[in-house]
Amino acid sequence: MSNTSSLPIAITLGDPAGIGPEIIAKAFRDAPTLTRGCFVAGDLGSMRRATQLLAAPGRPAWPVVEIADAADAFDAPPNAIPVLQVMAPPGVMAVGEVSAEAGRVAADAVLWAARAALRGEIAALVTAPLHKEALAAAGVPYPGHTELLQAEAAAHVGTSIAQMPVRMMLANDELRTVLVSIHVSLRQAIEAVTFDNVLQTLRITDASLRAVLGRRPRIGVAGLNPHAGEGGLFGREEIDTIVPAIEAARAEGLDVHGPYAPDTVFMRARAQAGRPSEFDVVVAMYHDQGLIPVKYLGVDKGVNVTLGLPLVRTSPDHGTAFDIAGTGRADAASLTEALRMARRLATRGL
Ligand SMILES: NC(=O)c1ccc[n+]([C@@H]2O[C@H](COP(=O)([O-])OP(=O)(O)OC[C@H]3O[C@@H](n4cnc5c(N)ncnc54)[C@H](O)[C@@H]3O)[C@@H](O)[C@H]2O)c1
Ligand SMILES: N[C@H](C(=O)O)[C@H](O)COP(=O)(O)O
Repeated sequence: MSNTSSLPIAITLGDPAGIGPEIIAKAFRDAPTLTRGCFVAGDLGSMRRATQLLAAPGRPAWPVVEIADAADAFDAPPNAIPVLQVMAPPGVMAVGEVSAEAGRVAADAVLWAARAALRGEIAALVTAPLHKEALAAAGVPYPGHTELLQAEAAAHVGTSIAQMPVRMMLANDELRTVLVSIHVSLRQAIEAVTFDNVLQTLRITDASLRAVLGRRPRIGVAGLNPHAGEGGLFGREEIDTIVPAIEAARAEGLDVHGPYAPDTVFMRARAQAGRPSEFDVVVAMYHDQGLIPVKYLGVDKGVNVTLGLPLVRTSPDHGTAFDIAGTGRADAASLTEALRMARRLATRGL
């Protein structure tokens, strides 16, 4: 993607019954320089409720201003949260509960922002968390942002979803991981470990991180089975599928190594002060294999980036946290990191 850094950035509302509106309000309040030129693609009423919740007793709430167009984000008064109302105002929703109405609001915000990004009107979208059960209750036929954005991008360029392969990357300062499969059952994830899927993951990882690092990434590949199959004793997927995909990628010039035992490859890829990492990124064979190590390092630090899209999309690495929604306790650090990453990617290209 080209340099789009002079355009505004949309932060999508997320599920209004979750912590999305609260962490967005905190990000605007606590990081005014970083959020300059950003706006909320969402719902005024939800953002006003969030700022009232966060206001100290006896003090006015942080101001929320309605804008008429994305470009107006730059003209909003400093210290105010610009909101573009991108859907019909929702009815009352219970905080911390799954509802189809909240799912519809969350989906409408993402759809609006995806289309604006694809039309080149915004530099990036940063998505506050949505609840997947609410999304399904609203009748949205995709499990999460990643698949919804993939479908929108494919429709925009007039191709099939299969011709628009995307991958989920989670990253923090110490570790990056890219997943072969995302929101499917563990049984389906094992079936998804095919030569084509592994090779495609390696190609997307290489192309995306080359744009970020300015050089070829060193990719470590996790096995599927304990101890990467231990020479076939604990499963043959490494021998029959993963090694051939790695060899094919190496023949294309990629700097790929493995498969390694999944229980130690993340430790080897972790960059720490005084201890350089062996790999820039780990390709993980399924969702939890890759996401547990990143989230375990701190849910406040990780950023979710969708690789392979013709737009920049980042997100916090946590969900809607219904258990603390409406208490004002939610930490906005991961959202702030996602914003910082979106700005970097919009400037350097992805
Ligand atoms: N980017 C996204 O849209 C995204 C990401 C992850 C999960 N989800 C969805 O969110 C919903 C709830 O998922 P979950 O309960 O498994 O995970 P979760 O991340 O919402 O919550 C897990 C735990 O972490 C805590 N937590 C999460 N974010 C926090 C924050 N910012 N500050 C303080 N504590 C925080 C919660 O209180 C909870 O105890 C699910 O539908 C899931 O699919 C969405
Ligand atoms: N798999 C992500 C996580 O656990 O953090 C999360 O479900 C978000 O997925 P989308 O970005 O596709 O909504």
